[in-house]
Amino acid sequence: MKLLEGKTVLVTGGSTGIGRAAAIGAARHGADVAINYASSDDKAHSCVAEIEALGQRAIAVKGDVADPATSGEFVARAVAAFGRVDVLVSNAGICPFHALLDMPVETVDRTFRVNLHGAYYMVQAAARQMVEQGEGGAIIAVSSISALVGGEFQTHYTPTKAGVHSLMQSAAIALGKHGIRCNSVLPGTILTEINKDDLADDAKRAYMESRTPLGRLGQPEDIVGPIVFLASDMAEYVTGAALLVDGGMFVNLQ
Ligand SMILES: NC(=O)C1=CN([C@@H]2O[C@H](COP(=O)(O)OP(=O)(O)OC[C@H]3O[C@@H](n4cnc5c(N)ncnc54)[C@H](O)[C@@H]3O)[C@@H](O)[C@H]2O)C=CC1
Ligand SMILES: C[C@H](O)[C@@H]1OC(=O)[C@H](O)[C@@H]1O
Repeated sequence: MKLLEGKTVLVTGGSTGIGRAAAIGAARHGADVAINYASSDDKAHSCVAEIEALGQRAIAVKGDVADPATSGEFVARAVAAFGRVDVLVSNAGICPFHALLDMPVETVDRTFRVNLHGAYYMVQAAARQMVEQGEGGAIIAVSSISALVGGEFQTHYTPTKAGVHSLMQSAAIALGKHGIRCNSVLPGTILTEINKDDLADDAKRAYMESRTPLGRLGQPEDIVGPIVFLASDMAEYVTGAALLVDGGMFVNLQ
């Protein structure tokens, strides 16, 4: 069953990892897809090609989500290509692991700007378009298990993920009257570019695996079903919710 037939789905940070899997997953469910991407033209174009091979339409729009101008341009390009916006997956993010005591100001600033400010601008731009269309919509933010628990080398990152989750809660209230649902997914540890270096440490990787009751770390595709569900009419009474997708890592105290 295709859950997103006829819908236009926008994904930020859509050329790699979870965003790419979500973009392709949405296309498999019948959506036309616009991806925002930061840098690699090749990866963005290959994502577009993969979606087109599925018989759906796709565009890639380059832009830094931390720049407030990027969000308006992304939405405008999607509307020009597909006529409307039904779903936003706010996914772009960075996690430059670093210790607290000597954390550079620039690293804190950039992480906040990309992960939290970027999500805010994108949510606002997509919501404006959805309100103008007058037919509701769905916004899914990729938050994290890190919204709920800390990380020694993530003191600048975990607050952004808690912030993104909080943004979805407040946006759910602000946008409910327009029929726009806002939810977050909270992935556990998923094997992507963002943690390739961190998990190259065999001991760290084995530890993270040992904390996961389902016995393995996640793949980007593990996040697709939850995102598609929240984007779809199957979740029509779900808003302001947070869905942990972590193989059970969060509840595994002992
Ligand atoms: N991999 C993991 O274990 C987890 C990841 N997440 C979140 O998932 C999201 C996606 O990350 P992954 O797929 O894991 O890693 P990734 O590194 O493959 O994806 C992040 C994407 O965001 C893009 N991006 C970074 N800065 C950007 C900017 N300024 N403007 C536009 N795009 C930008 C990157 O180019 C990349 O495509 C992030 O928000 C991350 O915090 C959440 C929980 C766990
Ligand atoms: C980058 C981390 O490995 C990843 O990101 C998160 O949000 C979680 O903390 C994961 O472990």
